[in-house]
Amino acid sequence: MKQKIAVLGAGSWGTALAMVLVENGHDVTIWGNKETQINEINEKHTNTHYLKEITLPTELVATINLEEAIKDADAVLFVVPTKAMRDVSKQFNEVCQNKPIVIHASKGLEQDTHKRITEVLEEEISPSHREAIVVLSGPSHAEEVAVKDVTTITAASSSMEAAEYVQKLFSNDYFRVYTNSDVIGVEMGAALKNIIALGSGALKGLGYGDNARAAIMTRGLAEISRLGVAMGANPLTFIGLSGVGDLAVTCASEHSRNFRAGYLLGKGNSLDDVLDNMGMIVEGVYTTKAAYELAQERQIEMPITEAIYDVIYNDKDVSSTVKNIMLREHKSEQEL
Ligand SMILES: NC(=O)C1=CN([C@@H]2O[C@H](COP(=O)(O)OP(=O)(O)OC[C@H]3O[C@@H](n4cnc5c(N)ncnc54)[C@H](OP(=O)(O)O)[C@@H]3O)[C@@H](O)[C@H]2O)C=CC1
Ligand SMILES: O=C(CO)COP(=O)(O)O
Repeated sequence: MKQKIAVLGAGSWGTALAMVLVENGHDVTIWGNKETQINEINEKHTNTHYLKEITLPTELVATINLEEAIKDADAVLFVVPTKAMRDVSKQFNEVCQNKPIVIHASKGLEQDTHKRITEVLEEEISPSHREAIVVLSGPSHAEEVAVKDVTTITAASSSMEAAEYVQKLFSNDYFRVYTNSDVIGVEMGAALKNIIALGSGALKGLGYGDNARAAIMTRGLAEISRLGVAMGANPLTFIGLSGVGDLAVTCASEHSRNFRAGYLLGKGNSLDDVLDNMGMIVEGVYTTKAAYELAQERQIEMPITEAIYDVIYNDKDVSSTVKNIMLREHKSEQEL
């Protein structure tokens, strides 16, 4: 049945997901905070800064008016960067007049509180303005979804009914959605893989090859799982789409902003220059700090995250950081 859906966040991922929803016959409004960009979407049917060379469907309507975007929506998809999530959900709560299904497709942990996005949404949106919350996450670059490349993804929720609703909303012959009940595992895998992708990019920038990439992905997965399980995740989730699947796509793709940022750091660029030139969110930079602090609090060993934290926040040299991590005390692969 045709649904009315608001997409909050007019960046790369919000736009690509809105395109999937329009393709599936839904009535979709995308909300953003820049008038020029909103006019571009409505008048030229492009969103050039975020999705180059893509023509958007003419049915996709954009607005800067949040109240108008969410009016009578059956579902609202939050897809702004993690650092904007609390503010946008507060704004939503103030103007919402009904009770939609809340979906989010962002990947990160909140600075300072170290909270998952679902926790932020639960805190800021009154239960009278939301049905169940569903996380949409998995290996999915916006650039590929926008050209209808085959993609698989997970819809996770404590409500299986809501997860199945989202599965039905988005699924088609190029976008296949699985359900999952492990919200913590899905959100932790999604957030933490960006840190490892920064490291994978840095190794490439330094000139290391495929062995190094396999090493960081495998040992990265080990530490993602350690922290995730400590936070209450099911370990099996980390071998699924939002675990190894998203880790693989982000650590090995030039589409990934996290991989590209790491690559430029490995090439000797400063973090400020890298972020200034990216023009899009690099979530891993912020999640590194949150995960580092969380790991310290919980006494979880995360050597790759610690190394990346040192490079980003303590100005440590990337090349010697790699050597130091290789020369750590020897251990068994089976150690938890
Ligand atoms: N791109 C991808 O392939 C994928 C991204 N994701 C995740 O989706 C989330 C969003 O990423 P993505 O779309 O790529 O990011 P982009 O950087 O492409 O776009 C983010 C958008 O959010 C807007 N925004 C930022 N702050 C606010 C705010 N306070 N109010 C309203 N709008 C705001 C930005 O506007 P402005 O330009 O003005 O800052 C921009 O339009 C991230 O967590 C990312 O990890 C997940 C899967 C795939
Ligand atoms: O999450 C993503 C793919 O699944 C996108 O990764 P980046 O944010 O690194 O581009």
